Amino acid sequence: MTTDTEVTSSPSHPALAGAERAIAELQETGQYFFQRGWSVGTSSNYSAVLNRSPLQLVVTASGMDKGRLKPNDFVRCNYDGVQVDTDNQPTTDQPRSSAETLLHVVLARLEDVGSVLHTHSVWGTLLSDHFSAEGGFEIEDYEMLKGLAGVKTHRHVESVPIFDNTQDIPKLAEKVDKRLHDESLPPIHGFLIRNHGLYTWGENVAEARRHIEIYEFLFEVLGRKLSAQGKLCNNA
Ligand SMILES: CSC[C@@H](O)[C@@H](O)C(=O)COP(=O)(O)O
Ligand SMILES: [Zn+2]
Repeated sequence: MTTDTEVTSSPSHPALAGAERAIAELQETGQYFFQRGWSVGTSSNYSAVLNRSPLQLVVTASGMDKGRLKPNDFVRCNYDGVQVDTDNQPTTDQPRSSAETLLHVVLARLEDVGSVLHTHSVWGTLLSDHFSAEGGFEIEDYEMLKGLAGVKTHRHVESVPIFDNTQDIPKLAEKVDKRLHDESLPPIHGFLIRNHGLYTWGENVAEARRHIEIYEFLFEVLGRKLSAQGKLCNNA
């Protein structure tokens, strides 16, 4: 039994306390996403920003069961995606970080991004196959769009870019980075990778998680609608 003044296993450094909290939130998110069928078979990866300058984030280690993440299934990375220790020094003394770490890094570099979440849902995968990778698609006229940060009306038109899938993650990260900074295109809250999955982000884990819920809801609505019309993935 503990008392108010007794501190058990609490980290002495504030950054460590932040890491513990972020890891606990991401563990819980993984359990929830696994149960929803959005992060099965070790798919998905999650991150949270621990420190902005210099940038340090905690990312899921590669190949872990996202429904049963343990505190040691997370690693720290810096601005370049290099694995670092608590003092921001490069280290190899951790499991290998997610194969898609660089995608987290390009998003986490944006000032208002505190967490990045990636899921592999059935509906997201089907839509990424249905729509052409060049143009992506738009979602409009749904009340649930208001769950995306800053969106005030169902009249909002949200662009969902689709990037071709590849195992060349540095190249994909470069393309994503370019899209994020292209001011001639509408701002986005997330994107799909073709036949692969969804990336979205938020100012913290709670907001990124809400964005996953909103996208997955809207993808299912669009997917079911197209399917009922006999159109889904019937592009011949
Ligand atoms: C079912 S494997 C899926 C992976 O290839 C990848 O896309 C993924 O989301 C998880 O990779 P990871 O390296 O564990 O972060
Ligand atoms: Zn993936």
